[in-house]
Amino acid sequence: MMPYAIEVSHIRKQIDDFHLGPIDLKVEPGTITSLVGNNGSGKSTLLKLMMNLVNPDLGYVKVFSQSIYGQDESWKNLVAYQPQTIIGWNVFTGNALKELISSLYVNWDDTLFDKLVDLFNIPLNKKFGKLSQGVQQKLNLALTIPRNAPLLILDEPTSFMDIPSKKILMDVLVDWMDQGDRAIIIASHQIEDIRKLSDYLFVLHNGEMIGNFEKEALTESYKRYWTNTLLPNDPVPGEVSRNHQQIISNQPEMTEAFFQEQNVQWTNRTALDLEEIISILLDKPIKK
Ligand SMILES: Nc1ncnc2c1ncn2[C@@H]1O[C@H](COP(=O)(O)OP(=O)(O)OP(=O)(O)O)[C@@H](O)[C@H]1O
Repeated sequence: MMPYAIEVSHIRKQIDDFHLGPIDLKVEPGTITSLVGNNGSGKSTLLKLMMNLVNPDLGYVKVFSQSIYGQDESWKNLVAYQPQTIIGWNVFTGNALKELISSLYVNWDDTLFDKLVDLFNIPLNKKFGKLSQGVQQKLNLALTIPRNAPLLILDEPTSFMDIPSKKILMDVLVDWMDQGDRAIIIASHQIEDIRKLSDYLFVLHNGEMIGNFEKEALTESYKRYWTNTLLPNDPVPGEVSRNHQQIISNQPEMTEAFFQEQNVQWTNRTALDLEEIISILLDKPIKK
């Protein structure tokens, strides 16, 4: 069996009054996982724990089966991590940053770097600190993706980027995935990124792991029903929420069996949009 790209096991971390975990996550090569959660839910902290930039109180992380805490730091060649903010780059031009970073990574792909600079139209002669936030993100991506590590970890990479650039990045990432047994973990609030890219949604709510959901299965499991019979007062099996004669269920088979048994007539059944499902998960966390 191929090793997991990353394995997060029983990780816990307390930072002041914020508690993260326990977190368990296994990411297989060939998959894209979106890290989704409310503001302050611990996404960035979890990514830093994955990069050994924050020490866990409990639990461990392995990258391609290798512990990230030992003397041997060769796992660092297997991960390309893009933090949300970078300190210390402002005074350097894109050209200088490229010289610096490309020399640090054995698998650096110059052709891919040039392609990204071209696609995103990045001026390399300006100082990083003088670039707009969106262009900073583009340069940051151009300095991260060409490291060609089999695990790519991106912390909100597109929050300031314009719509066409986000689309370009999606194509670039899909292309990049096709070139080997690679995995991506991407923290994002961008519903389009999440919808189009992810195979899995890892959902965090206030430091608590809600679950790691397969996107297709998650989308299929939520249904909204319109009934023309009054609903019983007690919760219906699978019920997530209700509003007059409308009910949302995350176990449609159970709900429909119950409706049949109780002679509740439903007139319409629709799927929920992923955005709506995420809102439900983050509004009323249900333990899986
Ligand atoms: N270095 C730190 N010192 C103190 N508190 C911290 C530190 N790093 C993170 N926290 C706290 O940990 C919690 C989680 O923050 P984190 O940045 O991981 O959340 P997030 O899910 O990435 O949020 P957002 O969606 O807003 O980017 C917050 O309550 C934050 O205040």
